[in-house]
Amino acid sequence: SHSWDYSTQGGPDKWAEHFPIANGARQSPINIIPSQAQFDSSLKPLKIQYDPSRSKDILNNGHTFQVTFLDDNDSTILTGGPITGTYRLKQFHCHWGGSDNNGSEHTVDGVKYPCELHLVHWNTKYANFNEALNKSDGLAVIGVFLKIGSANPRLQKVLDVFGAIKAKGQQTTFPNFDPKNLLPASLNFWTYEGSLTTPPLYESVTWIVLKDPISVSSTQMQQFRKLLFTSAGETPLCMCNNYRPPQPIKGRKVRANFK
Ligand SMILES: NS(=O)(=O)c1c(F)cccc1F
Ligand SMILES: [Zn+2]
Repeated sequence: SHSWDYSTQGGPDKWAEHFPIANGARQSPINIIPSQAQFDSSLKPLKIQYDPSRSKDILNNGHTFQVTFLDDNDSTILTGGPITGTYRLKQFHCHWGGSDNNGSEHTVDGVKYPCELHLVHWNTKYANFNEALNKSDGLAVIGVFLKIGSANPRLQKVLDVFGAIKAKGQQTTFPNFDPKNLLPASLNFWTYEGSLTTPPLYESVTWIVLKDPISVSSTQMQQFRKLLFTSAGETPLCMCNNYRPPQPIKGRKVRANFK
């Protein structure tokens, strides 16, 4: 599979060369304009049932860090909201900037947050995550914005192991972590049909972007930026600005489950 990155040479503006769907009709992320979102009373509340014992390990994959979950049963699932059926949590990861002024993938009225958390779930009508990856109803991703404020002690549990996954390809066990603790109090959300925000950019994601952010301190954001895009022994490149900018809405409707 072709190597891609977030640099000028191989970054988002170049992805269409090897992944032509980059210019597709339902690409992500997007700029969310709350005044143009349509309140939909038929949207059900999000039902998030996570079993912390299913968290497995944390990996630096050269693009972000990723916490991966055991997904061989229905103990860690997402139902309700805009989706039908049951989706299992596979992994969560983040995208962030080189400073506190940028970093999120989705924006709200053009506002960029310093970081965005993605909780990636796959539709159990398919055999597994890889089968679901390129199906139009294959994935459901919950997006959570991080806003600069007080330090986030739940997030700190993740940051504390970054020393063990500094370089690309490094991973370590990460047991008993409950990602429910990374969600804001309100589960008010916007939803729209989109795509993976990294190659292969499959148009297989029902996006569920929470309106309320969680907090992160500036010091904690500095810890994200100590991760490396590069493998051990290579010239170190700080892992930051690993976000795709908003893509054309192309007539899509964004719905809200709140007024
Ligand atoms: N960023 S994202 O949440 O769209 C995403 C996925 F859903 C799945 C795999 C990689 C990835 F980056
Ligand atoms: Zn993501």
